[in-house]
Amino acid sequence: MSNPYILEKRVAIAAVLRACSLTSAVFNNLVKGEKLTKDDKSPVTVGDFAAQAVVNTILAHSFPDDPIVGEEDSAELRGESNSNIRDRVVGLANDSLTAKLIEGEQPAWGIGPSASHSADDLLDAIDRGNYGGGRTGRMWTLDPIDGTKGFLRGEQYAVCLAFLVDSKVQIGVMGCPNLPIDAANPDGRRGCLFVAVRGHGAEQCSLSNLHEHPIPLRIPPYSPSTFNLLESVESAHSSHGFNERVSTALGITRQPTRMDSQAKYCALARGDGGVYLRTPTGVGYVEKIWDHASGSLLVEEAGGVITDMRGEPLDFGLGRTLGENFGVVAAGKEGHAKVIAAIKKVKEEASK
Ligand SMILES: Nc1ncnc2c1ncn2[C@@H]1O[C@H](COP(=O)(O)O)[C@@H](O)[C@H]1OP(=O)(O)O
Ligand SMILES: [Mg+2]
Ligand SMILES: [Mg+2]
Ligand SMILES: [Mg+2]
Repeated sequence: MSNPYILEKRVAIAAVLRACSLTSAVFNNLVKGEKLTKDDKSPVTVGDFAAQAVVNTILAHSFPDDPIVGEEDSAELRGESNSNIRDRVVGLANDSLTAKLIEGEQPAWGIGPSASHSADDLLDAIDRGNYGGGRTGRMWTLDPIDGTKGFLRGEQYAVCLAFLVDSKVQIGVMGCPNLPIDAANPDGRRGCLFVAVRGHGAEQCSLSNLHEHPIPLRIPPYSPSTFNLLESVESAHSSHGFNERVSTALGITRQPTRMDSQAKYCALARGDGGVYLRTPTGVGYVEKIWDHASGSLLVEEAGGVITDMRGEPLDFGLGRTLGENFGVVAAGKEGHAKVIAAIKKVKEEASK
């Protein structure tokens, strides 16, 4: 069957590419004072706000009735005390939206030299991301910069956009501006785009040239000599201690690969590491759908399995969060079964 969501895929790719150019420009030139701290103490930069404004503006042009679950909102930008940050966000978003069209892009998508927007329009665009989520209908979910702490540290981050119908992810697009194109050559060229379409596979290509070496993604069969853990850099996001016990139970000798953001799902999908393991740290953090929607489809379309640590599927139909979900395990089929068994064993030992 052909992909029924061709336009959604094309527009999503255009939106993520523009957002990646924007975030890369901020990454290379982040000025002190261009970030805020949110109520949950997490950082947000001008790059997060502007990238959400750009993606939501583009989605609104092609799909005006589609709701969006986006991470950021504009409340902090509307006050006079943050007018410098607001001006910078507006400037960055307009620079991105008005950049010249590249092959495949259409002016009707709200982009190109005449697509300048007012500050109010761009703040409203950010707030199009305030949808509460739900079980039925079309919807998008966006993390304009996933792994903001990695972004600020100068490491990995990802622009993540997913399109869902009846709470099932149909398209996942992720841009990883700092990820090496070839994992075997970590000092080589960087900047990858990952695209997954349900029932139509997953592929990686270069962010700078979509026609350059598109690689179909397939998680390789389980191999004890190469299998290792992909985990968060931040120990507050995923328990390194529990993960280490799981690793030991699996007889893994390789060190875990620590990486920020959904770039971990991308690494997994191209066979660079064995299992994405995200273990709750016990502080009651509830996972958000924008942190896993696009990555989950990428893993599935690369032949892998994604569940929580009990083996339950992730449910993207519960609202803005994954609700009662408990951690995340994503791996190839055989590796996934082994990790779920090891988690059970570690938990049983801990309860003795
Ligand atoms: N306390 C927390 N526990 C788990 N994840 C968190 C927590 N705080 C923020 N996050 C989100 O976890 C993701 C990063 O995970 P990782 O550490 O694996 O890269 C980010 O989406 C980050 O949000 P953000 O998008 O703002 O960076
Ligand atoms: Mg954040
Ligand atoms: Mg995130
Ligand atoms: Mg984010």
